[in-house]
Amino acid sequence: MQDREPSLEFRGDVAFLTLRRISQHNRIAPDDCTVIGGHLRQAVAREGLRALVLTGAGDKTFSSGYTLGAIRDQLDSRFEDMLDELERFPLPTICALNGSVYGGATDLALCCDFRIGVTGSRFLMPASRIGLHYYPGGIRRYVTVLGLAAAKKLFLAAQAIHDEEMLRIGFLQEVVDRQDLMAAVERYLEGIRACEPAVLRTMKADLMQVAAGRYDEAALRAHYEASLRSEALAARLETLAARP
Ligand SMILES: C/C=C/C(=O)SCCNC(=O)CCNC(=O)[C@H](O)C(C)(C)COP(=O)(O)OP(=O)(O)OC[C@H]1O[C@@H](n2cnc3c(N)ncnc32)[C@H](O)[C@@H]1OP(=O)(O)O
Repeated sequence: MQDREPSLEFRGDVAFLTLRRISQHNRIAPDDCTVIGGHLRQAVAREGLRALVLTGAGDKTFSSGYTLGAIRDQLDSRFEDMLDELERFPLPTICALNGSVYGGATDLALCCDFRIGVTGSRFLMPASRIGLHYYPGGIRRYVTVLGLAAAKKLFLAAQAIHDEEMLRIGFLQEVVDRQDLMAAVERYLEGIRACEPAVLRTMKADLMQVAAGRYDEAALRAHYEASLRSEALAARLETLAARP
């Protein structure tokens, strides 16, 4: 299959964003950041969408990170802006890691709400080895999602870790055999579909704000109180109450 820019495909109520540079382990090219940003905006505008799945083509690597030869001259705000946009995506996001993950692609995965990986895969954050001090958003995500101890190990020891450790530190929520990856994704999608869409939006936004340490208690309370008064809650409770 010919290498090309990341693709976006809608399957029912789910958007699939796929990295497609298989021969180069799905490296992220500078222009891919703009393409991914455009895909995210297209997905947000899609009526009835319930979730976004980010994955990679091929069966070896989710992504080998940013293009090594472009780091000195083209690692600009496009990369950080794209990551922040993915992190702020209003609907649930699932990263289906079809293989190993390196460098900036580890942060790309951290921008998603859920990460499901495959047995036998590895993770490497080589920034310090190559002399790159990480950008603020990446450091923040490592610490808030994985915790300081794990972030220190990954950034400061820069050693590869494997599937079991990825699971243990909370980088992955699940590890499955490769052939079961999309079935595992589907289980998450079923869970998401069973939830009230408006509540998922406000809950995700509030969780992100609390994690970032800049939340407004009154705004969180307003979301809670609005849901107590919502027709959706009343209808769902009525359905539950009517069960034998
Ligand atoms: C802020 C963000 C920072 C970052 O993201 S820094 C980048 C961090 N990533 C890495 O350090 C990983 C770099 N890649 C590798 O270490 C290896 O690759 C792999 C372990 C992923 C795979 O190794 P193997 O199976 O031996 O394949 P191969 O011959 O090294 O790669 C096949 C082709 O893919 C190109 N490639 C792979 N990753 C990148 C990359 N990140 N940027 C640019 N090219 C890449 C290679 O050069 C080569 O290319 P050709 O076939 O032309 O020789």
